[in-house]
Amino acid sequence: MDNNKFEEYEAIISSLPDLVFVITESGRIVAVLGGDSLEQYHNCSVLENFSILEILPDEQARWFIDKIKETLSKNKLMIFEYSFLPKNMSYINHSHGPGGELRLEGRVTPLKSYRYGERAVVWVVRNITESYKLKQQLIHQAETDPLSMVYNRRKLFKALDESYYNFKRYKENIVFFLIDIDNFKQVNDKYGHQAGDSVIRNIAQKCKAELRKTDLISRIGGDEFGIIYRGTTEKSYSALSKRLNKAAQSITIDDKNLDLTISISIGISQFKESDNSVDDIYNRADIALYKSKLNGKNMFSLV
Ligand SMILES: Nc1nc2c(ncn2[C@@H]2O[C@H](COP(=O)(O)OP(=O)(O)OP(=O)(O)O)[C@@H](O)[C@H]2O)c(=O)[nH]1
Repeated sequence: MDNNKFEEYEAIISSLPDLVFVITESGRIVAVLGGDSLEQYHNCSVLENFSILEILPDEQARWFIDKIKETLSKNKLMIFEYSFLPKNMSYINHSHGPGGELRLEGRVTPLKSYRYGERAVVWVVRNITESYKLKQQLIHQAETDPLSMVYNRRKLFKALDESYYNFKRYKENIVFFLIDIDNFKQVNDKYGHQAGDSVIRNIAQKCKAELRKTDLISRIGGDEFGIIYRGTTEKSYSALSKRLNKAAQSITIDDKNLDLTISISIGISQFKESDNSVDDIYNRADIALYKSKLNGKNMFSLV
């Protein structure tokens, strides 16, 4: 390459915010370029000639080597997104540079020529922590019901679609609960809309407390909630329904006991082989809920 071109490339790299590594297939760091902003990156120039295996915990180092091998075998630009804890990295000066967990994007390009007798890649690191956090926040907002702070209707239907796929593909046992607060209009009429809102919040949080992390609760709208309950037997979902019915009855408003007991009705539908869509499952739960209302409320029914 002529000197002018070389100078231009050097200037481009040093003016880019990104941190650039040249790494061989076995993990040897051959060169470190750019990444001068200490707000975004640590000074990694000290890592030249170390192996990734010497500077990172074994599992993480192996992940990087796997991605390098993947890029070399595909022989094209590959983009990987990953979380990274600088405190896990040896030899760098931890007192300068960003703290906490970072979200990074690696743009990895295979090199044609060898380095130290090995195939090698250019790994360009971009710190995307801020935009990632913002994206996570937006996703959270788009999927959360602002009153009850559980998931909203949009997330429920997305999760129902995923659950339906898992059920068809992996034969997972899944049950859908449709919940409606009993005589909720009376709560609003007697205690006001704000008290009604507080009951909605309480029901959501009490139901959520009865679930595992793998289950999902959502407020569908008004006084209606949906629960996706996974990996369950008839015994366990009956037991859960009883606990939900009981939890609703313990609700108070502003620590004052209500002279009107809150209760919920529940309709349950188990995912079945004969179901052709999420609608079939939802409609059965709706029929079951109607049955609970018809038979006196404060109970659960299965269809
Ligand atoms: N406080 C409050 N009330 C709401 C909200 N959304 C809907 N509602 C009220 O919830 C009530 C829903 O009543 P329904 O479910 O139709 O009837 P119900 O009185 O609960 O009677 P059953 O369902 O038959 O037990 C209506 O009075 C709505 O105005 C909300 O966000 N906050």
